[in-house]
Amino acid sequence: MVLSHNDDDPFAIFTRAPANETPGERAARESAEAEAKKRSDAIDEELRKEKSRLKKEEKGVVKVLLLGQSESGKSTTLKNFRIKYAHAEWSAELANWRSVIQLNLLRSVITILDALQAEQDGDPTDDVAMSLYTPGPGDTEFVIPYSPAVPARDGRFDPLSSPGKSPTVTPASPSTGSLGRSRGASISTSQPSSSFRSLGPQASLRRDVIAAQASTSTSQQPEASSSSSTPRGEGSRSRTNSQHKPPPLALPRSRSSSNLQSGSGGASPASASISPAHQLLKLRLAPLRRVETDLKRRLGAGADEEVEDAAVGGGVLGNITNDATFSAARGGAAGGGQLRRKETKEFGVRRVKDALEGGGPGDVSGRGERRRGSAEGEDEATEVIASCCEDIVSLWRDEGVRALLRRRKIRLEDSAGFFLDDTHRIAQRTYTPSSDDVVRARLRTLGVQEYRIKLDSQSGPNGGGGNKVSTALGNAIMNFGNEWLLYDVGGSRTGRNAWIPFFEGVNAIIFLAPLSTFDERLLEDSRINRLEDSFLLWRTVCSSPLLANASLILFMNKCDLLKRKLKAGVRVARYLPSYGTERGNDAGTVVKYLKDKFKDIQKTASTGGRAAYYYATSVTDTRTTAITLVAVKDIILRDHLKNADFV
Ligand SMILES: Nc1nc2c(ncn2[C@@H]2O[C@H](COP(=O)(O)OP(=O)(O)OP(=O)(O)O)[C@@H](O)[C@H]2O)c(=O)[nH]1
Ligand SMILES: [Mg+2]
Repeated sequence: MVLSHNDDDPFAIFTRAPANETPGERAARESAEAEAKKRSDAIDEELRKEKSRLKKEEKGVVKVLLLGQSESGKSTTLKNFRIKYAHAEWSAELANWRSVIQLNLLRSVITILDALQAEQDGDPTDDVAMSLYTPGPGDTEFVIPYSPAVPARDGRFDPLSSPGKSPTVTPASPSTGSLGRSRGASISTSQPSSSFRSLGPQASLRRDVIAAQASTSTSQQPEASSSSSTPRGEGSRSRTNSQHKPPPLALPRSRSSSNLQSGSGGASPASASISPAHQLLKLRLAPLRRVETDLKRRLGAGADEEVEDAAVGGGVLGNITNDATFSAARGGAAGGGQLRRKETKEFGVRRVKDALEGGGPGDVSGRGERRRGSAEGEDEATEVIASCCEDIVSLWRDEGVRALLRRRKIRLEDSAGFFLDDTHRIAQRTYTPSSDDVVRARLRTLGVQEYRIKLDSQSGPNGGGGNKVSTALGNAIMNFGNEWLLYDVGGSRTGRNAWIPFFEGVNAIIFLAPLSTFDERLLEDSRINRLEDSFLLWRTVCSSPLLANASLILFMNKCDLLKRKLKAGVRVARYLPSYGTERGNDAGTVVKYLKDKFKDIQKTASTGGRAAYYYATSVTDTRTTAITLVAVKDIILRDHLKNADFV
């Protein structure tokens, strides 16, 4: 076939026949053109076939989206999936989590150091504690009654029943009025100094720890400010050759306790509230701030993301929702003087795999390069942490410190990534994380991360499941379900817009709603109660037309923490007026009550009368979660096959 030559086509000049073309030349040209066309058609056909093959392949892949607010347990659920269905790959990766767990440990230590610093500075309140705070019985400052438009008298808890109303927030008492300020006392050692940059992180780390240890061993009465503001001058540098290991610090417990407890809850004079022993500890542990910076760099420089009040960032699900609560809240933010902003930072990564490749033993470059011949897997950060081990233990065990934390309402034990009780094990130079450590580790997700899991042969749909449904389905569906695509999203309000492109074509949603959060506020928007946020998000997910064909599975998560909280005496009715005082304050009753509320929302918001599946979970318990996941896998496969008219 001859290509047509159109004079309007600016490219026609390249294909136009020459003016003085002979018949022979013309025949040759036309033959060449026909050949080119044949080749082009063949390529098109090849591409079409490839596309169709990929489409067919993708058809056999089960796509699951893990949704829920930040710290709801999405990444932890994904870890459980991998433990259960891709165990070989999971085990091979464990060692690479070491830096993350070290970072988790340091985060707790630095929270304590910050609290000590705040005490020393006479800060009456503690912003630092906000993310870690769980109010105890009798605390009133963080109470968020749900919208008063929800009448307690009708016995229904429904934060969605009053469109246009923002959740009502009890203004903080004057004593907690510092939420609008940025994080409390900052200590200059957390910022890289110019000498730090020029010497490189490892040299600087070593110098810091040795200088701090040398100074504590020669001085019993360090200046209160020396840990935070001493410039790194020649004096400290001259001590860097000293390689001695510091003697364990003996804390005068009773004295330090009484000193710390003498603070009366308000501003306290620095000298009265911090004992010299604590000053000493603070100084000796100051190098850990540099280690923290180094570990973050290793896991992915620049991955820190500021979490800000989401009033300017988006509603419960970014821009796709016209959520009235959000609109009203935004209006309130503009006009109301009592709404408070809080900035906080939590380390997170966009690609866990990349981060982990730099996080195992032997990586000294911070770029994922492995150090050869490092049999014990030592590196500088590990070295510093190991040399600070006894001091960390002393700090955590000190009764005065515990009293200080209580007074500042910091509950490290209930916070994500708590490893202080395991310091002796984790601070070892040869530490290798266990599966349980990795499940408990906290690494915030940014954006959407995709995991392709090829089921281990014994756990595919045709084998291993060990229950009747699995076997029956396995026979029926052949290869379907051997490969899973799991999408793990960042749950912070500011990042929820990124979820939407992943809604289409997804087979199932596993929605994580942490029930223990009934008395907590969102970190990124301190006006919003966390449980209320989960309800709003659940409603949005149930009503999304893009998800109309997806199986809905709800994990009512963190039941272990809920139990612990209720046992400690925190009363649900105080935070959920509609719960009423006549109901029992035990986990069974609370879970049933909340489950009914989630069901109500699903029934009214869902399109097409589809069912949803509800599980009470504690996903850090991998054994029971494994059983739940077998059931979940069967549900997803069965629902998918029903939709696809295979059965
Ligand atoms: N005690 C307890 N801790 C849990 C449970 N589920 C998750 N965690 C812990 O809570 C922390 C946060 O869990 P993640 O899985 O990282 O939360 P996420 O939903 O992925 O959070 P983002 O990545 O910020 O969206 C981790 O340290 C988990 O170990 C639970 O059921 N019980
Ligand atoms: Mg996550």
